[in-house]
Amino acid sequence: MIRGGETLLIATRNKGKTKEFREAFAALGVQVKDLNEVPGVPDIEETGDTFAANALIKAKAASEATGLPALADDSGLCVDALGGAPGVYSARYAGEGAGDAANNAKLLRELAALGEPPADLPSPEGLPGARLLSRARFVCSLVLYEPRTGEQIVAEGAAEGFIADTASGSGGFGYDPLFYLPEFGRSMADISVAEKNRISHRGKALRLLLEKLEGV
Ligand SMILES: O=c1nc[nH]c2c1ncn2[C@H]1C[C@H](O)[C@@H](COP(=O)(O)OP(=O)(O)OP(=O)(O)O)O1
Ligand SMILES: [Mg+2]
Repeated sequence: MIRGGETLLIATRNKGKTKEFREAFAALGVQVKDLNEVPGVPDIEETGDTFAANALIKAKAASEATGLPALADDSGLCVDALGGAPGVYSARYAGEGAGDAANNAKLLRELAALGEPPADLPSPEGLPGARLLSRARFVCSLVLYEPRTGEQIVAEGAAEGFIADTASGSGGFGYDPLFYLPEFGRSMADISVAEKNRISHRGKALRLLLEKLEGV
C-alpha cells in the first residue's frame, strides 16, 4: 500500500503533523502531501467519540475524495487531573476553531482552578521556577485507508509526561510547550523532530502501523 518513490496523502490540515510524518517517511523514500497541498477535499467533520473513530472518518473521506490511499491521524492530550480531558476535544478545547494559544491558556486555567497540584509530582529539572500540575499523556490513532479495496490498517500510540505551569520551547505544535518530559528535562517543544518521532505517540503509532503493513 506504500512503496518507495510514491507519494502518500496525509489526511490532515495540521502542518505540525505533516512535518513529523514527512521526516519519518523520508527515511523510507516515501514522499508525503497533506490536504493543504492536495486540493478537492472538503472540510471533514470529526463526529466520532474516540480517536480511532475520528481517524477512520478522516482517512476514508480524504481517500474517497482523491482516489489515493490516505493516512489520517487523530490525536490529543489526556490530562489525569481533568479526568482525561480534553481528549478527543483537544483541538476545539477553547471552542470551535480555537488556536493552540487559546487551547493552552484554557488548559492552564482549568488546572489552576483545581488548586494545589498533587504532592507526589516530581519537580521539573531543567525548568527553573516552573511547577508540574498533572500527569498527562498524548494519544494518537492512525488509520491507513486503501480506496480500491476499502482495506484499513489501524495503529495507536501514547506518550507519557506532565503538564507544566510554564510554556517552554519553540518547536512542535499544539500543547507541546506545556508537555514536560522528565527523561529529557525539557518540554516536547524543546526537542528535535527526530527526537520527538522517537518517543511520541505519533512516532510509536507509525512504527506499529508500518509493522502491520509489512504483515499484509
Ligand atoms: O504531538 C502533539 N503535540 C502537541 N499537541 C498535539 C500533538 N498531537 C496532537 N496534539 C493536539 C493538537 C490538537 O489540539 C489536537 C489534535 O486534534 P486533531 O483533530 O487530531 O488534529 P488537527 O485538528 O490539528 O488536524 P487534522 O484533524 O486536520 O489532522 O491534539
Ligand atoms: Mg482535527
